[in-house]
Amino acid sequence: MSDETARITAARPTGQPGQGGDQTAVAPPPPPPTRVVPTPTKVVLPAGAAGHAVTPVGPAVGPPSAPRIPATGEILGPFQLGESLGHGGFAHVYRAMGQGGEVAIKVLTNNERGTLDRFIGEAALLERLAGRGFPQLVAADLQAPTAWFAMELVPGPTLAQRVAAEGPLPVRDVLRVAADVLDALAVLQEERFLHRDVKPANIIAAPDRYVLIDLGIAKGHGTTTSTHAAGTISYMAPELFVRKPHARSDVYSLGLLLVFLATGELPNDLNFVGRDLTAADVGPVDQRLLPLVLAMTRHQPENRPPLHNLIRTVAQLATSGGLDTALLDTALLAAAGTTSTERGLVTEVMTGVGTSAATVAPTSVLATNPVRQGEPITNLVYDQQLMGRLHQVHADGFDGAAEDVISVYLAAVGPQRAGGRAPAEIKDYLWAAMRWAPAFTPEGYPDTFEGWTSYRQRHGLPLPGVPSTPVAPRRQAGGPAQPMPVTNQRVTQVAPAFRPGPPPGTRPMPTTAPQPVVGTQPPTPPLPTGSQPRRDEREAPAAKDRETKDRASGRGAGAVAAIIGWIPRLLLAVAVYQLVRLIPGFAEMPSAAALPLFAALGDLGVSVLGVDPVWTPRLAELSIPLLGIVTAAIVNLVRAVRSRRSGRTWPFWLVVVVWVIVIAVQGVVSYAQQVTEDARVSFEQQREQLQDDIEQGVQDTTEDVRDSLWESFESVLPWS
Ligand SMILES: Nc1ncnc2c1ncn2[C@@H]1O[C@H](COP(=O)(O)OP(=O)(O)OP(=O)(O)O)[C@@H](O)[C@H]1O
Repeated sequence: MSDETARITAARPTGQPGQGGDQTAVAPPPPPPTRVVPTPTKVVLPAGAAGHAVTPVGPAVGPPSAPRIPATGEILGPFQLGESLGHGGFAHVYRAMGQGGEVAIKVLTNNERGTLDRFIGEAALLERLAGRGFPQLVAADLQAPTAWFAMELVPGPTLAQRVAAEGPLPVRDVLRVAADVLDALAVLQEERFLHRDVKPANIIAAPDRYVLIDLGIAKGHGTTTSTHAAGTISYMAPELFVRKPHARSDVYSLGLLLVFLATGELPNDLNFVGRDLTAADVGPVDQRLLPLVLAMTRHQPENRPPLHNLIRTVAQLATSGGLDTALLDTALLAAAGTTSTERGLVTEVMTGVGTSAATVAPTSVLATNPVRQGEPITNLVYDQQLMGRLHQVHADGFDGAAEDVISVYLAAVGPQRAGGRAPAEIKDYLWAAMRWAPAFTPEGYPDTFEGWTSYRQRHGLPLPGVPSTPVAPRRQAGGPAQPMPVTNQRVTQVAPAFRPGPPPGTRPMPTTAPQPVVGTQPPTPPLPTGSQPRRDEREAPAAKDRETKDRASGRGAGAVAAIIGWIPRLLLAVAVYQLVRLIPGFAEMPSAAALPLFAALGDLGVSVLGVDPVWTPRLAELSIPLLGIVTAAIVNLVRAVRSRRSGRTWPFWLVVVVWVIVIAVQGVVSYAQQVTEDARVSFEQQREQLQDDIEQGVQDTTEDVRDSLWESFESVLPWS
């Protein structure tokens, strides 16, 4: 750490011992406790600390080589440590007494690389926030061998403790939590930061307000990058699993937090479902809160409402204490464009060790060789495809299938992702990281991959691709870690269970569609009976029924849609055929307009338009493209609505233009033909008339001449 970074000074009362390795030495007793709100002491933070652009820790001035956890009674700066209030992966928090009264002191107890930077960043951010929604920073000594900072002591249990003690909170309290945390997040956003660890244990329920704590992994624009994501997995927004933080990632976590507060539990791994949540997913959340919660937990971050809309929504819901949903402006819960404040937020991969190995309790397998921060397998928790599959295995109750799933995954993506760890170790690491308790296997099935596939087959659930043989021997608990034999595995499957994808952090791998299993399967055991079914199991038959019905009705609707979809194409073919007939020399081809449907439409046209019946064949011809354009418009409209592609209208307009051209050509040519025909007929009639007239004239004249000659003869004849 540079001098600059290290120059964090706390007001150190004269006469008090400095901070050093002798902190356990007897210290003068602190002043008598006074119950006051601590007066903020001027804290000078290192230049750049607030932006987290801090110098890496150097060996000379870094924390001691082994993390030291101070004991109650020790003196840190002007404070004497009291009881421990709690601790996380890298720090311990104590109640402490100073001259100004009680404070909470956070002490860095982890000396892994980067933790001091993070700690300094947290203190710096707290100072910038100046108590707005967060505890006020009081003093700090980040240069001390045991770095610490003191902050306002917020009295009260955390929300995790309160729900554990009292159960679900009333709706009114849930809304108050929402309001306070949203305000705090808005302040954080103004400072261009995300919290990224909104969870019940990080909110203290003070008598008069709810205070967000733990800015340890909050990150802002311009922070350094690393290979780690962070956050508590259960509440983590889906995009954080692929390290694509979004300005609305905290909104997602808060949405799940509200579910927890309203119901007293958070259903397993909601953030793995890969879609928007439904009322059925979140459990018995009060109807008045439901729209809010579902909007906040939308899968795509840009579909979640921004903070200021949520603040107004919560205020509306809580108006006059009436929780009147009728007052709710639902437009506020719709997706809204990115605000300028949001645009200034985090855009890059972030640092943090929130879910690193350090926070994962070692299991029996890992106890002898704990996972270290930065090992490749620590990235696997962010692989949604692998974790989605493992979640499926775990939710079904077949933890024993996990190793095979992991082996297949590694065979597909490359053994380097395992970093030399065996599937058993990876499984244990991931189970600990996810805080998954051992699952209960349904009765009658072995807790193996084969048992799992049998179970899924028996219940009509989709099956993933399957290795033909178990691919990796289980390690004995506590035994030495074996390098993974994945390269020698014989993996036979209908379709790869996992497609090799880009390394985590580049983009999420698309979920592989479940594939049918081929090959020999063990005989299907009977349905599990007797045991108390787990929630997943209870819901499985109903879900299966629903799925089957959905699939059947989907197939029927699909067939009808396919048939209807072909009608405009058929009509287009007929219309083109009719156009070809207009070319001289092709007119002898039979006209499709003579077909009963079109002939009837021709008759209809004549009667509707009130034109001469001579137009019937022309209108029948025109009815072909007209019918085509109408059906094409309907089909395209229905498709657009079904696929919600309302924004993409060009295919529709293209079809319309094609049909309009066909109709125009057909209409103009038909009209010209009809007019020509009329003229020809009229000319013919006139010609015939003229011919008749001429013939008649000749005949009349001949008769006249004959008659007059006859009369002349008669007059000159002697006997007349
Ligand atoms: N200002 C405060 N006032 C009262 N209690 C506090 C305060 N800050 C922290 N605590 C208590 O200390 C506990 C640990 O604090 P915090 O979460 O900040 O530690 P952490 O080491 O960062 O933990 P993690 O990162 O694993 O969540 C909290 O759960 C809370 O009970």
